[in-house]
Amino acid sequence: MAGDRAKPCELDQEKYDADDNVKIICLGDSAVGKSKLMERFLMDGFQPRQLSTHALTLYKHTATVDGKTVLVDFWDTAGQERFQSMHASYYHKAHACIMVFDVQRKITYKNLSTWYAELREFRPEIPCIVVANKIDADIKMTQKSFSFARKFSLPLYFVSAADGTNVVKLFSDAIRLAVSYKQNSRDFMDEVLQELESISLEQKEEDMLGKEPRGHVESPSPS
Ligand SMILES: Nc1nc2c(ncn2[C@@H]2O[C@H](COP(=O)(O)OP(=O)(O)OP(=O)(O)O)[C@@H](O)[C@H]2O)c(=O)[nH]1
Ligand SMILES: [Mg+2]
Repeated sequence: MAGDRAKPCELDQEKYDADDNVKIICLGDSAVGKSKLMERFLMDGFQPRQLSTHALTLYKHTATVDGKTVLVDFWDTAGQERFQSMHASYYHKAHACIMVFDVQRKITYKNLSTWYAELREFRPEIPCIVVANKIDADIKMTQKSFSFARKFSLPLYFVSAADGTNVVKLFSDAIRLAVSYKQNSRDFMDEVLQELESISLEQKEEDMLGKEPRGHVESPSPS
């Protein structure tokens, strides 16, 4: 159910290898509105209370992309963890990233480069969307050119979790990007991991096959 705290069994990331499962992570400083954006998209609501995310929260969503059902896990954690550096498993197997800043706080825009560097360390090629949130508080900000997105050729969305502007578009596009990344993955690490998995599978098969005939040969023939 949406908003459920992550239970250990749900953190089994093997499921993201299945075709119909995608993982989308959310990055950005504390209080930029990551959790509020999720709330707006998944529940079409907004509670203006100040509640920082402490641990990991998984939001589950079912989407339809090109007629196919896709199970989406949105991963949300506290932005203040930046100072301790995010745990590697947060990035593990992620298929897309939503990276948020607050148009009212310049520092959150400046910090995007730190977030982006960390993201690329773990996931060099997943699609990443830059999100300018809270435009309801200062609509003039939509006229500003934010060079960070241009510099890295990333899409930039102006949104508001408070009034819902562009929120559905943002999440629908993120899901599409995640699915298409997964289908056409050119991520070097993914390729290496897949190759290693198939080698170890082949090895297991060979071992199994190798054992069977030996058993037959060694069994005493009835005389
Ligand atoms: N005006 C306005 N306020 C917003 C908007 N989105 C979020 N806020 C406010 O910003 C504050 C922080 O929002 P959160 O969603 O908790 O921020 P967060 O990024 O999840 O923060 P951490 O969990 O600490 O990392 C809350 O008080 C929200 O009410 C928005 O679009 N417009
Ligand atoms: Mg939060």
